[in-house]
Amino acid sequence: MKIALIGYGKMGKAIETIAVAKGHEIVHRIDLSSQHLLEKEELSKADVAIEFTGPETAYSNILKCFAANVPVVCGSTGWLEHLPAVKSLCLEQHQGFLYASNFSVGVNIFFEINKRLAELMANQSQYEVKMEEIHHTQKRDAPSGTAITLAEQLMELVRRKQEWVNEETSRPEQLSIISKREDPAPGTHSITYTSAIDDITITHTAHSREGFASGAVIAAEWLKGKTGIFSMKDVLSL
Ligand SMILES: NC(=O)C1=CN([C@@H]2O[C@H](COP(=O)(O)OP(=O)(O)OC[C@H]3O[C@@H](n4cnc5c(N)ncnc54)[C@H](OP(=O)(O)O)[C@@H]3O)[C@@H](O)[C@H]2O)C=CC1
Ligand SMILES: O=C(O)C1=N[C@H](C(=O)O)C[C@H](O)C1
Repeated sequence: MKIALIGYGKMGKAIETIAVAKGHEIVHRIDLSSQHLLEKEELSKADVAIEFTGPETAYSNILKCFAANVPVVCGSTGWLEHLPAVKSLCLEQHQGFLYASNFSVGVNIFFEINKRLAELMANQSQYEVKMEEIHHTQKRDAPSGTAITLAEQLMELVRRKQEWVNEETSRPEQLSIISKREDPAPGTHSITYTSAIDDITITHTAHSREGFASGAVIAAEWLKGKTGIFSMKDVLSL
């Protein structure tokens, strides 16, 4: 499979290592200095694009992939205000798009555990709940995309929480997400339910970027040749 890597930083390089080891060809490595490769003629040499740049650039990069008719796997976080527009354009233009706030198999299983625990806690109002995420100091967005996914899943089921806030809060309808930045943390997410009697905490700790990168390659292999809007749930059949 021919892959265009849009974003050749920490994630782009980790994805390249895994993709090449699996026999794929990297036809473009695009960073800020090689923006001309985002032109239609260049991008269309790829079977799939994998986009890991950042909050400010993901939206326009996705549109460039659509213009080149190249299905795109997007891992950039912090740009979700544009997600509804991307989804409608994807359907209108018959393109292929797969977004995940976290591509690791472990976190996608953790998402399912989070939903089940939230379901069990839905009517247990003696439990207060809060979340914490820890990442490296180069991370540009807070809270993490994964933490936002976890919070949205939780609030869907635990109706006493109506909005998340990225700080400590004493308002019962708010869900606190605390963000910590320390090196080298690749990504840790915890959800803690606390009552006067006991605490229950679930935690996922990434030991490296390998899980995110291998998940992105698996997603790209799966997306090749497809049109529509997909998630890791589709890829992993969860
Ligand atoms: N969904 C998931 O599983 C994961 C998501 N992420 C997310 O992925 C994103 C990237 O993370 P990471 O690799 O750590 O970040 P880095 O800062 O290490 O890399 C970002 C790369 O994007 C390049 N870039 C910036 N602007 C553009 C642009 N307009 N066009 C093309 N390339 C551009 C940068 O180029 P230059 O070097 O020239 O500045 C750099 O190579 C973040 O949003 C992060 O949150 C991270 C890990 C897992
Ligand atoms: O920026 C990162 O590094 C990560 N970003 C993703 C997020 O915002 O959730 C996924 C992972 O936690 C690493």
